[in-house]
Order: sequence, then C-alpha cells, then structure tokens
Amino acid sequence: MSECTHDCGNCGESCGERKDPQSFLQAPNAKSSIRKVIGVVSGKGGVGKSFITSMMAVLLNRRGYHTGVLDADITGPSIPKAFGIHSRAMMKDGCMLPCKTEKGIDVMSVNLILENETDPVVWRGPMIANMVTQFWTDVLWQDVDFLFVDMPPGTGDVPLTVFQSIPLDGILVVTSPQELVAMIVSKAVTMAGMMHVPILGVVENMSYVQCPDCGKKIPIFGESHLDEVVQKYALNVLARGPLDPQIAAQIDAGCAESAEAPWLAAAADTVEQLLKA
Ligand SMILES: Nc1ncnc2c1ncn2[C@@H]1O[C@H](COP(=O)(O)OP(=O)(O)OP(=O)(O)O)[C@@H](O)[C@H]1O
Repeated sequence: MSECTHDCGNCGESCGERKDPQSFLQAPNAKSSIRKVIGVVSGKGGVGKSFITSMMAVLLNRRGYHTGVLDADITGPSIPKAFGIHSRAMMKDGCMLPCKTEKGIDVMSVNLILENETDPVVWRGPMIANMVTQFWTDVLWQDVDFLFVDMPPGTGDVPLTVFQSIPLDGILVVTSPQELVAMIVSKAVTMAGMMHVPILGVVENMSYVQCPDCGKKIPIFGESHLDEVVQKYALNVLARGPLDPQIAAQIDAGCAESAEAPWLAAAADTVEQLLKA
C-alpha cells in the first residue's frame, strides 16, 4: 500500500480511513426532475463518445422519452454542434435553462454559455470539474426521463470528480478497435466499481467500413479484441457500429436528429430497461 494522501477520490485502497465516495455526491437542482442518469465514457478522445451520447438521446427521444444531454466534456464540447444549436443558455428564477433541440432534447454545454462558441476553454482541472458540477446543481432539468452525461475522456482528475459528484445509474463505455481496449475497459471497470455504478455495456464504434457496392464489412482498424476483454469482466457488447461517412457529414452539419444508427438499438433497449426494472 502506498503512503496515504487522505485523498480517497484518487485511491482505490479500502483502508480504515476510507471515506465513502458516495459522500461527494451532489443533489441536483431542487426544481429538477431526472429519472435516470447515464454516463458515457471513453479511454481517449476521438472515438465517438459524443456521437454515441447524442445518438442515445436521439434514439430514446424517438421512443417517446424526454431526454437530455449534459456535456461534461468541457474542453472538447461537441454536443451543441452535433444538434445544430447556436443559441445561448438563459437564466430563469436563478436557474440555468438548457437549450432545446428541434425535437425537444435538453442540452447543456459550456459552448452554450461562452461568448463565442469558438473560444477555447483553458481552465485548470478544478474549475472544469466545478463547471460540470454546476451543470448538475444549477441547471433546471425538467421532467427528464434519461439524462446522458458526455463524460470528459480518460480516467484522470476531472472524470473522477464528475463520477463522484453526479449520481449515475449506469455507464456506457465507448471504444474503437484501434484503442488499447483491455486497458480502457479495465480502467472503466475499476472506476465504476469504486463509485458503485453498474456498467451497462460496451459500444464499439468505428468497428468496420461497409463497402457501398458489395456490403462487405471491412475491419479497417484490424480485428477487434473486445470479445475477449468483455468476457474477462462479464460485460456485454451492446453494439458495434460502422465508420460511416454519412454519419460524419450529418453530425458535422448539426443534424444528429436526422441520423440513423439502427445498430445502437440494443444499447437503447438496455438503457430503457433501467426505467422498467
Ligand atoms: N461511426 C462514425 N462514423 C463516422 N464518423 C464518426 C463516427 N463516430 C464519430 N464520428 C466523427 O468523429 C469525430 C469525433 O467524434 P466525437 O466527437 O463523437 O468523439 P469523442 O470521443 O467524443 O471525442 P472528444 O472527446 O475529443 O470530443 C466527429 O467528427 C464525429 O462526427
């Protein structure tokens, strides 16, 4: 056991001095009503975590649920752009109001409060974590069935603080075949275990490219090793999706709500089950 720093948040040891990590959890805004909160995590940036978060909100919105996205990826906020939102978040009675997409998905992101959405966020970790916590405590999430939290990538200080502050009902892990999948999944499992949050399953994005002529699936990043890894941790692979130029173009154009990702249906079923359990 290494020397105790008394920072239980950054330590996995279960010693006598350990404080329950749950004690860092923050209450949401008193006027908010949120039924289930799902964190979407990845090992590194660029694997499509924000895309999967957006599509989960879209799919469950299409099933008749009121969904929301809390963009906790403060230094790389891509959710408003994916939904084509360029308005600013407003205040009402001391609460921040999320912006609404065309189909009624609630979104809160640092890009909705910056003067210019192209301004870089150059804050240090504690400030970033504080902002995410405020998106939970100060934003009015009204009658939201499923709130998806686009977590900051990795397993550093900021994602850890988010894990500790927001009471998650489940976690979706997003990977891609070119990642060091074994390491990423094992880190996510450790973090989720520390916070007593169940992992709902793993979504592998960019698994293959489908030939537009013959339909053959080509694993451009090589064969995936996800099956062996999930078996080790008794997790489910909920989806494997293609690298799809049409999706890239739709997200780029702010049309996430028109995008089709039928391969995410099982992941949406799993999330939906949380309300039925
Ligand atoms: N399956 C896919 N097919 C085509 N393009 C995709 C796919 N998944 C993601 N992309 C595109 O790849 C880029 C990176 O995706 P995204 O922003 O979702 O990744 P991320 O993991 O959230 O990264 P970061 O944490 O850096 O924001 C985006 O332009 C997105 O539209």
